[in-house]
Amino acid sequence: MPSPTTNKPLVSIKNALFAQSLILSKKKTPQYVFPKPINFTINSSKEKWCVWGPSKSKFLNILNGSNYLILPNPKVVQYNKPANINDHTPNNKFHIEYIKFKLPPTTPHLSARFEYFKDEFDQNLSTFVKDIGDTSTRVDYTLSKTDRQIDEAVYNEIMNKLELLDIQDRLVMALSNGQMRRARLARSLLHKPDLCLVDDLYLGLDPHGRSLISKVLNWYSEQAGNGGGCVVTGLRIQDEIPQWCTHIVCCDEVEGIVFQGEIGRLNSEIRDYKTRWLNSSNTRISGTGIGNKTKYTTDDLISTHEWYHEDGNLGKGHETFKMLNYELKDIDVAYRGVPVLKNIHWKIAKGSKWHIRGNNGCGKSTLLSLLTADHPQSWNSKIIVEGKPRKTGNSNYFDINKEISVSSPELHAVALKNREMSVLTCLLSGFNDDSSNNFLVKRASYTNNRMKLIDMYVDYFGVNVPDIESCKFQDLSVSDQKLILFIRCCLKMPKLMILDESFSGMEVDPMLRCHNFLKSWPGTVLVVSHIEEETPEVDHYIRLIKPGEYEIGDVSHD
Ligand SMILES: Nc1ncnc2c1ncn2[C@@H]1O[C@H](COP(=O)(O)OP(=O)(O)OP(=O)(O)O)[C@@H](O)[C@H]1O
Repeated sequence: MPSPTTNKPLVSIKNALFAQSLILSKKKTPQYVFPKPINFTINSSKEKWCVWGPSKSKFLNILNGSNYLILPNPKVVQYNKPANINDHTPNNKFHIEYIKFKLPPTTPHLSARFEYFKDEFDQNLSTFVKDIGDTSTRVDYTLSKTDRQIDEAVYNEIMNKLELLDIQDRLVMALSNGQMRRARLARSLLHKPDLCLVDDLYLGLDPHGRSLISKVLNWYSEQAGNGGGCVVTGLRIQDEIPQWCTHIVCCDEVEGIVFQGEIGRLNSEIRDYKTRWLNSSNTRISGTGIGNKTKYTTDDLISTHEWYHEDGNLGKGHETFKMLNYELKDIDVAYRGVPVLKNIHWKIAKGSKWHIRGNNGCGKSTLLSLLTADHPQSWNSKIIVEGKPRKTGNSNYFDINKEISVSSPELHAVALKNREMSVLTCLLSGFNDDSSNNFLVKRASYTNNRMKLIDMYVDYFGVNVPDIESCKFQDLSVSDQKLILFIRCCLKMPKLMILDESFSGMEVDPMLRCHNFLKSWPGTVLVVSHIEEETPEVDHYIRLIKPGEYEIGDVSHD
């Protein structure tokens, strides 16, 4: 029997204004999310929407029905459960899954990832995706927290499509970033949402991972009415819009909804908007070269680095001395007998800049964790630091990390766990001698020299925060958080800077400012990124292909 709701639109927003809170602005109006009332309709589950433009995440929040107050009244927004050919229960609730890919979900101590013994109730991938309870490495039962029935056939199909079936017994904490992203999508789809909202579809994924996720979302929306549902993806202007998207809504701060409708009819609007956006970014970046009026030069910021010289920074020139910062000699790493890295021999010259390449799960984080001593095999005489083999007894975790700073998705998640942390505290913690993972700041950290250096960096990078002492790190936009973490990396003038996905999720302007600054940075820089535009200029690359197979080469700047 057809459901009475069959002909109603799936989502309908009629002339609605959304407010972030009831606190009134100076003009005695609420703080609206978008300046004008919104009209928006998803007519059927078969429509595949792309939410595009600078305010895409705000619009997805609106669709998710969370956080915002709706004016004139909540009824102007409606969700109608579509008829499902296999489901005749009339009162089934409309179910939304909202997947944000910006950060890893768990925030264990970074080194915990690479250790063999995990927390007692760490989950394996299968339990995580089924979302039914906790498992333990020490007992063979599952601590169930729901009576939800799992459709094993659908589970297998989704896991297979996302290439996760072979690793379903692996602990969630041991998953690489790319594997974790696919796992989170699998978990959400297994809840069979009527509306599946996915923000930042491609962040941190290699081309194969992007294609897997894109295909599975298309598959899910094709099943609408038969176990699947409507898919809405949030994409940045520079991202490629999947071929299967049928509709687009473009949102920005000024207009709210700039245009919306069937993609095929909006090609010229899309092109024009993209061109305008690119031109405005380029105009801001050109001129001073860093797109920001600042009293300071790059040299002012880097002159206290140990490898900085008045007659030109060490950067490339320094490599001619062939002095090695690190050498990894025939490194092997295996997890429970399964090799990840094999026979890696890698020489990293002082001041050299590298792109660490390779597909999700090939061992990039594992390789870097050997340098930062987050891996149990880090005390290994095959790791040679400035000519001296690293051994237990002659180096400790703190000494090793004195020279290193890191910005990574895991570290970003740790920062956000410190909910009350101010921007200033976050920056000051960059001076800590031990691991970048430590965000605690001692009173002794507040020295005049450090505060002065922070002021210089904040000014140089045009950090747009009125008061870094009172503003909380977590209240910044993701792009600003990334910028603060980047600056935090520079402050202790490390010999080695590890930038793991540091620019994904950053707006173009600050990203180019960082890239430009790195050209002069005298220290060694290792960059992990899957997207060319997010990769700063480097001289060399190492590409991990599979255990025992890797490539080292120079990057041409033509
Ligand atoms: N403690 C562990 N136990 C078992 N397997 C592990 C452990 N840590 C990592 N792995 C596995 O080792 C492989 C390499 O992981 P790693 O995080 O180094 O990859 P990656 O190249 O950094 O991936 P991504 O680009 O997705 O971040 C993955 O298959 C991962 O699941």
